[in-house]
Amino acid sequence: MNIEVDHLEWGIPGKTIVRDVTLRIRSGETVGLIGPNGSGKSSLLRCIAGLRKPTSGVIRYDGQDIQGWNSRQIAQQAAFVEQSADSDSDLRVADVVALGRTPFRSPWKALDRTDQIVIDAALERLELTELRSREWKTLSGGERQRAHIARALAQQPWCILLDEPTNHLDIKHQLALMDLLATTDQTILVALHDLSLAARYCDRLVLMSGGTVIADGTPGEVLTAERLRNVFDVEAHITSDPLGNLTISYSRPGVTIATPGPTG
Ligand SMILES: Nc1ncnc2c1ncn2[C@@H]1O[C@H](COP(=O)(O)OP(=O)(O)OP(=O)(O)O)[C@@H](O)[C@H]1O
Repeated sequence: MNIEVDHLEWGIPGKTIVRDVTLRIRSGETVGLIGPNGSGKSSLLRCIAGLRKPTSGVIRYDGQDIQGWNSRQIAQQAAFVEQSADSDSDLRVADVVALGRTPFRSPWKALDRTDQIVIDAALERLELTELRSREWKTLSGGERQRAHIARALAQQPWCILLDEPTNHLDIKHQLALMDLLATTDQTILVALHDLSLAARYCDRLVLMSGGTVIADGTPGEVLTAERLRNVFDVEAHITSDPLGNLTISYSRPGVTIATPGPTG
């Protein structure tokens, strides 16, 4: 699914929070949304997910303006994994993942065979099969995060929007999730703070600052030391390994990173 955002603005009375954002995401692309705290990433994602009504501008899914669409229509196209979404604490893990099937079912109908297959596959994909009967309230932060991602997969959307989906995950699960996002045919827009992870797995990076997009391109084009200094106020040292993966180390301005000296 293609996503087009044209001159989008959103805010609260007296304050524009998302300003003049224009963005194109092609079907199947994995796009990383990066930027400092408060730069507007979550607000933009919430607008694209239909949870915020733009003050002005247009959002199109495959060329269709989503203004006026209800949540069911949107959920049949796009899933949103929020930064700190919670779920009803009486539910079990499989029940939470089953919520992903809601846009396709009548409210009074039980889950059918197809629903069960899709739910089982999503649990398996996120390594949650053994936890399927566990009560939600007993899960760790990372297990909850994986269950919310499994719910999004069970929704079988054309596009997945994710807000900091790795922030509770250990390294192995971070890499597994980013592999999944990078290899799926679905269109992915993912907000990330880990710039090395974003550079390694995303086709494109969109950098936000002050509510607007200030750079949009390949990781190598967007992540320059000068830009990271200007936007994040850090000194960045960017290297490229033989496979072309960027690795970034940082220091605060004026603080030198101690490097190991000769031993012996
Ligand atoms: N409903 C709201 N009322 C008031 N201010 C808001 C509201 N929603 C967002 N903001 C403010 O808008 C700015 C952008 O917030 P947003 O959550 O989009 O940033 P972000 O880039 O996702 O940040 P982070 O990296 O910290 O998650 C912040 O200063 C935030 O405090």
